[in-house]
Amino acid sequence: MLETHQLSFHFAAGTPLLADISLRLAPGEWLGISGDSGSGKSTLGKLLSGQLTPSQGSVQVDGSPLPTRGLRPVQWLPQSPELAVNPRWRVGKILREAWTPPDTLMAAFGIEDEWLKRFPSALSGGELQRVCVLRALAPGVRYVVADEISTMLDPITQLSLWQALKAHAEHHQLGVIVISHDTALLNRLCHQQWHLAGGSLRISSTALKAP
Ligand SMILES: Nc1ncnc2c1ncn2[C@@H]1O[C@H](COP(=O)(O)OP(=O)(O)OP(=O)(O)O)[C@@H](O)[C@H]1O
Repeated sequence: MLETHQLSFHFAAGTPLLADISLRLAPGEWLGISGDSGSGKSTLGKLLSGQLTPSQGSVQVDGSPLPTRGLRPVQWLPQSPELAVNPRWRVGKILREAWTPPDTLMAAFGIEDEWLKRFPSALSGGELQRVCVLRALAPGVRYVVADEISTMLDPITQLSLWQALKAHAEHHQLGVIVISHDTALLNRLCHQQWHLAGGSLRISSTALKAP
C-alpha cells in the first residue's frame, strides 16, 4: 500500500502549496489526479516518489518510509522525458542502467532496437517518453506516478502506451497514479479520481470503479 499521512509542502519561504494530504493506493489500483495548472500536481508526484521531502507528514510504502538510496519503489514520470535522462548517454545505456526489459516488453512499448544506439536528442519526444516509461518499470518498482506522460503523443501511440502500461501493471500488480487535465482519460483508466485545489485533494468521482 502506498500511503501519505497529512502531507504538507511549501517551497522555501513560501506559503504552503500542499496541506494535510492523505491518500492511499493499493497494489494494482489506478488513481487519477486533476487540478488547475500550478495547483501542485507535479510537486505531489515528486513528493510521492521521494524526489522532494515533505515539510510535514510522510510517504510510506507498506508502512515503511521511502528509502533514501537505491531503487525508488515509487517512480515519477514527468511530462518532459528529456529532463529525466542524461543527454550524454546513449538510449541503450539509459534504459539498461535501470534494467534490461524483455523483447516482448520492448515490442509492447513500440521501442525499436535501432533507437538504443542513438542519443536522447535524436529521438522524438514521444519515442523518448516510451523509453522512459519502460525504464521506470524495473523489477522492484511498486508504484508509478505518470505525470501528463501522453500529452505529446498522437492518439494511436497514446492508446498503445496506456494499453502496454495497463497490461504490465495488471500482471505485476503495479499501482499507478495518473496526473492529467484529460478527464476522459482519467475516467477510462482510474478506479478513483481526486482533484487538487487550494492545496487539498478532494474526491472528484463519487462513482468509484471496482479495481
Ligand atoms: N522549485 C520551485 N521553487 C518555487 N516554486 C516552485 C518550484 N517548483 C514549482 N513551483 C511552483 O509551485 C506551484 C506548483 O507547481 P507544480 O509544477 O507542482 O504545478 P502543476 O499543478 O503540476 O502545474 P501544471 O499543470 O502546469 O504542470 C507553481 O506555482 C510553481 O510555480
